[in-house]
Amino acid sequence: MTELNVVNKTPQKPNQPSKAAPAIDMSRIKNVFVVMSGKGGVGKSTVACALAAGLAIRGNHVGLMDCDMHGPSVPAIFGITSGDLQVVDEKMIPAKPEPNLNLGVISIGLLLPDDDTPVIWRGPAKAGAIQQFFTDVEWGDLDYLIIDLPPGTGDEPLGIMQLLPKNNGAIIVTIPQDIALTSVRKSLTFLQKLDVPLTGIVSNMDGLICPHCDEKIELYSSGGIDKAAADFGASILARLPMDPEFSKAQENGKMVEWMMKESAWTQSFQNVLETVEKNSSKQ
Ligand SMILES: Nc1ncnc2c1ncn2[C@@H]1O[C@H](COP(=O)(O)OP(=O)(O)OP(=O)(O)O)[C@@H](O)[C@H]1O
Repeated sequence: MTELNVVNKTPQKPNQPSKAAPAIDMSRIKNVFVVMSGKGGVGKSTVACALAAGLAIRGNHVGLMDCDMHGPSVPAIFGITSGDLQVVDEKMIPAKPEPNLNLGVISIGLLLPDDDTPVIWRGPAKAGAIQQFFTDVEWGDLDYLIIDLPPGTGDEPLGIMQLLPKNNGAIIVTIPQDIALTSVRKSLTFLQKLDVPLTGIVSNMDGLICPHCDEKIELYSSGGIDKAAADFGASILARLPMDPEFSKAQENGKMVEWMMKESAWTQSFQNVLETVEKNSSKQ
């Protein structure tokens, strides 16, 4: 089948999608949400993983597609490796993080022989790989497919958005610092141009929880995020604190366990989960 060669799990260059590439079949996927950010390193993958785990904890069947080809951090956040990826009847079965829920994960990181191997493909080849994440993966029946987009508003996120026959909405992740907010405004315009509904903005690393006294320390003094949200009629779904314990949990691949625990972070995240569920179809 596929030049992605999932049987050997070797990331050979995939087919480039031809203009006549078949439309992606999403008939068994009820809802699709994309998670994006204007720039890298602000917590986009963190939020995508927390969203997928949180929805699965709430009893949903969830798939998470990590489309970040150059910095696929999703496998590490969930503590999964290429050994967790099965191939049955020439289809990849998404890896299941522990503790076991109805949650399956696909990432280019699960197809690379080791963490030091970069993906050196041009845009069309990357788009071909993403297409294969739909055609060559057995997702099963999903309540939610969460897509972790590459950062920015360039060719890669654009190409992926244009592949999707269904998109309930986008969540934009940022840090509340003026330097990051310029790119948030670009992301908001990008969504308007593509006619993709905005679910809301998540302000991450919004203050630091002191590990000694549990007090919140403000890190950035910008009010720019509120202004950007007001200008675009967007709502801020959550202001998530920076939490060293959370960072540790991610380094140890314990995202699901973290989401099961009560904390200021998980409490702030509840509104993201509730808003996504409100913007969803049950059919
Ligand atoms: N609220 C938080 N508290 C503590 N650590 C955090 C928090 N959010 C993110 N991090 C840490 O910050 C780092 C960057 O996060 P993440 O990988 O999610 O960013 P990203 O926007 O997806 O980056 P990229 O687009 O470059 O892949 C990670 O090491 C993650 O563990």
